[in-house]
Amino acid sequence: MLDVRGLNQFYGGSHTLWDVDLAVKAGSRTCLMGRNGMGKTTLLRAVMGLVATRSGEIRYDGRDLGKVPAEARAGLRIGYVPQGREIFSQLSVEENLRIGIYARADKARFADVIDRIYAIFPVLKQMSRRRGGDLSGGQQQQLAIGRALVLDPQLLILDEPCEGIQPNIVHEIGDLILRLNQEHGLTVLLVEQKLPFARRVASEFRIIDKGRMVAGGEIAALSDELIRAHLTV
Ligand SMILES: Nc1ncnc2c1ncn2[C@@H]1O[C@H](COP(=O)(O)OP(=O)(O)OP(=O)(O)O)[C@@H](O)[C@H]1O
Repeated sequence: MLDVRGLNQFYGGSHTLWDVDLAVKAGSRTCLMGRNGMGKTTLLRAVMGLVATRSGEIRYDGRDLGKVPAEARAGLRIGYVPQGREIFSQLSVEENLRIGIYARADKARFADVIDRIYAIFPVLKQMSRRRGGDLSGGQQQQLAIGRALVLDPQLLILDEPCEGIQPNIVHEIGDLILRLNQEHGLTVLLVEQKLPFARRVASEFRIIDKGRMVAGGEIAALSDELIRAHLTV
């Protein structure tokens, strides 16, 4: 579904991603892992077209994303939940959900989408008129995921969805990701540092170390040796 090949990325003179390959299979839940500052967020942002890359290719459903004009990206059906969630704290929950639809020429197609999102996240319906900034961390994460679902994605990309969230809510976020994958058919690519969460939620793992992809496979193959070599601080 997503196929990254030979990606090189620089921030100014600093070479951040080195010949990175990443294949995400349709239907999988792929967890990108690695210590802080290794390039995980940069790789996700490169897939989303939010940082420039020097060389390499990013293909999605056979299309070269480097050739998709910015205005056509919203139609690609890739949902993105950035690190830190980036919800609009002064807007209501419902306005946060609707904001991705307002500017679209084909908004009639999305008439019932907010109701579908409320069916997945009943708490957002209860709080639809509250300001985004008044929600708890876990509710804000649900809102950020809900907002990413508005454009009916086939691939959902999440950057550290459990960061800053209470442990009992982390479990709920895990359940939600599993449900979106198994019941709604979404392919999931996530960055996650917490091992128990990754083991419970992911079907596949990839490890990035100093900007290079160094390991990957089915989640059951994530060994103590790999964890010691590339993940423990
Ligand atoms: N906008 C930027 N300009 C310059 N350097 C950056 C920028 N964003 C990230 N970097 C640097 O690029 C490297 C990779 O950062 P990135 O955020 O992709 O890592 P990460 O693996 O996601 O880390 P974390 O787990 O801390 O979020 C780091 O050294 C970081 O300091």
